[in-house]
Amino acid sequence: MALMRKSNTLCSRVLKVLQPSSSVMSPCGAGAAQALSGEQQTCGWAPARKLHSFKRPNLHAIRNQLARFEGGSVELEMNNDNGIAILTLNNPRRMNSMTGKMMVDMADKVSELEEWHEGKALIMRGVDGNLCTGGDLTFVRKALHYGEEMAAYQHDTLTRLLNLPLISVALVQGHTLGGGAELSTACDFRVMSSSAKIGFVQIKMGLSTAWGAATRLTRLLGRRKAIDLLCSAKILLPDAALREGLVDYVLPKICDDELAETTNWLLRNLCAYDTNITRVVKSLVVSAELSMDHYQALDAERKLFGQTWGGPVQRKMLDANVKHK
Ligand SMILES: CC[C@@H](C(=O)O)C(=O)SCCNC(=O)CCNC(=O)[C@H](O)C(C)(C)COP(=O)(O)OP(=O)(O)OC[C@H]1O[C@@H](n2cnc3c(N)ncnc32)[C@H](O)[C@@H]1OP(=O)(O)O
Repeated sequence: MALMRKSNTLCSRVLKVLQPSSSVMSPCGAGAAQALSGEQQTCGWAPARKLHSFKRPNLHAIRNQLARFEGGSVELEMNNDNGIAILTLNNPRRMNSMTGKMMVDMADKVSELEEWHEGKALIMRGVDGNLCTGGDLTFVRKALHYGEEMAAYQHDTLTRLLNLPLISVALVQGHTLGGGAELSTACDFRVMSSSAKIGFVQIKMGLSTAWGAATRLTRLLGRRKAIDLLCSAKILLPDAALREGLVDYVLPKICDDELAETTNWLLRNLCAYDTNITRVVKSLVVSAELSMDHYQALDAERKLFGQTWGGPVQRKMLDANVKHK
């Protein structure tokens, strides 16, 4: 019974992807609004799914504290024509390192993306040729008493980002260091500029990862490579990053517009088909990854499949007699 209840909850969360009024499937995602109620709740909070008794942090209170550390912004453009959104970190004087205010901005933009039903994909990038050099050290110095709270806030935002029904890509440009490298792991894919450098340098700063990258990197690359990258603090050039499997595509050396090239890469490779079905497939992968139980994931997969089977897109393709040459 308990298993069935759990399974139904997961399915209903995933199924919401297809419903225009949905705030989507992320357990945290339901979250931003709930979280802002400021109530202490028992955790349905994704990063701590195993810790059922974990108390949900009071994200509303943390948000108010973080907002006081000003500087920079995070901006969002959503293009309904091609279905691609651009999330831009903007703190160029400090190489797009993140202040508390930028963390709050980013959480708000992720909430907007959770409500965007026309979207297929998302590109995260920074202005002026760097993705991000981690925490803004001016902010870090003033917030040394506030590490766990900041981490909880970022975990919530970045988990919601990772779980969006959009295919997400980090555009790794210039210096992508510390927390910047962490942000890139909150996307499904990483596209790297031929002149960029990426490194998890936290250990050199006397820190472990603040924004959830140890968890995500281990899932992405496995235990051995995650330990290597996190404990060596090595800074990787594109060839090595590609070889390690950390990045998926290195942009050509001669490239006038790296954002446009990344957009084309996405459109060519991952966004060629129907928007709703692309969102469903992304959500299935999220549900499979989040699921504690193989049968729950299959249950969700079967129910969602049932909504695409016999639907207008399939019928159109059958009528068109498509040949996959
Ligand atoms: C809290 C999150 C935590 C985590 O994930 O766990 C971290 O992110 S820890 C890592 C924090 N980041 C750093 O330690 C980066 C420190 N900066 C550098 O190593 C260098 O600045 C650089 C990124 C290698 C660039 O070097 P260079 O090309 O020589 O340029 P400058 O050093 O002159 O930088 C230009 C300008 O930008 C400022 N800057 C860059 N990064 C940060 C930052 N993270 N916080 C604040 N300011 C930053 C730098 O200070 C320069 O400003 P001015 O001195 O005013 O010119």
